Amino acid sequence: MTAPRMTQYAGGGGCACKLPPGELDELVAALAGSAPANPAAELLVGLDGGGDDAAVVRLDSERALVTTADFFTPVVDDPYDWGRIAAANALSDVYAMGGTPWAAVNLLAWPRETLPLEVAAEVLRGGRDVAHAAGCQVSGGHSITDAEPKYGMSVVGLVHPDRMLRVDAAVPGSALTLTKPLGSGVLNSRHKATGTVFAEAVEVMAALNRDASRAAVEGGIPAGTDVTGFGLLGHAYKLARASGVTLAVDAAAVPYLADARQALADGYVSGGTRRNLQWVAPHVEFGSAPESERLLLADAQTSGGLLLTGEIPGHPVIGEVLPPGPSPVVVR
Ligand SMILES: Nc1ncnc2c1ncn2[C@@H]1O[C@H](COP(=O)(O)OP(=O)(O)OP(=O)(O)O)[C@@H](O)[C@H]1O
Ligand SMILES: [Mg+2]
Repeated sequence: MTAPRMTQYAGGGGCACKLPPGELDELVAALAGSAPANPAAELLVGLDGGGDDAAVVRLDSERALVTTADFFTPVVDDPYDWGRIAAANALSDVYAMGGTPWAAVNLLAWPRETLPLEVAAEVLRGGRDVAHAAGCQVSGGHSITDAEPKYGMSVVGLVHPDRMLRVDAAVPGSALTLTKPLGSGVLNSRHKATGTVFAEAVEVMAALNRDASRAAVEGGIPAGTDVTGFGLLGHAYKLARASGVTLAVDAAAVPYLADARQALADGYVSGGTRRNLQWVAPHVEFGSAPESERLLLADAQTSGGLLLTGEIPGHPVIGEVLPPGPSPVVVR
């Protein structure tokens, strides 16, 4: 029996199936600015300013609780790899706040009439293995039947309230670092259309952002985020907007997965990536960057790296933080 191709069971895939950024902004803005009359905990990071990677509430002067949830449809055909990638992506928002994940619960939606539960077990096994590699307990979950398979996790972690990686704390004069190469969007599109497996992309997507996060916190970097469905430019714009700065991106310094440029040239661009570019373009000064470069910089990433406002060893500097200018993002 041939194994089912997971990507054929869903429309969109991975972080590219997020709501478009402009629509999410509007939806979330309607919730921002309100608080319970008698809060049980002080909110340190919530929805103000367009939101951050995760919510943070204070426990005491040295500890704060980080909470986040992420799930999506299959990005790769192999169920175990999909599970690994979905878990790395869910854990990533804790790392993107500078935190340590403590416990996770699985979020599973499954078309039980068309896909055997043995396949779901492989997905959960992949998620568990990655969470355990992160030192994070997988202590429960919730499972429903659904027309399309979806998997992810809700994660709780811990962070020092004065040593977070926030989106609203970037300081002009800092370097801009990116910790994973771009291109998972175009490669996942090609994989879904053709079945070709891009092993490097799978390993990059399944890799934890833990070490980069630790290095950033130890280095005193105040601001950062993870690069996911809105692409490098989309997340750079959100960070620039929240911090009131301009981010300059040196296009030639941005790292890419080996087959990414070819996949783009061959036309494997997701609808999410085109929407990203359309949304972010009014906020970006592109200079002479051609359309292909703009699309790659807006490529919807799945489980991408950290975009940090500072340098850490072993990862490329791709630009710098500038004082606020006419455009929040400048491609040079
Ligand atoms: N349904 C929702 N209700 C309330 N807040 C939401 C909802 N969906 C998203 N948000 C908030 O909107 C902001 C942006 O969400 P988004 O999913 O882009 O960030 P993220 O969690 O960092 O994403 P990613 O997992 O791709 O890194 C976050 O603060 C998030 O908590
Ligand atoms: Mg994030």
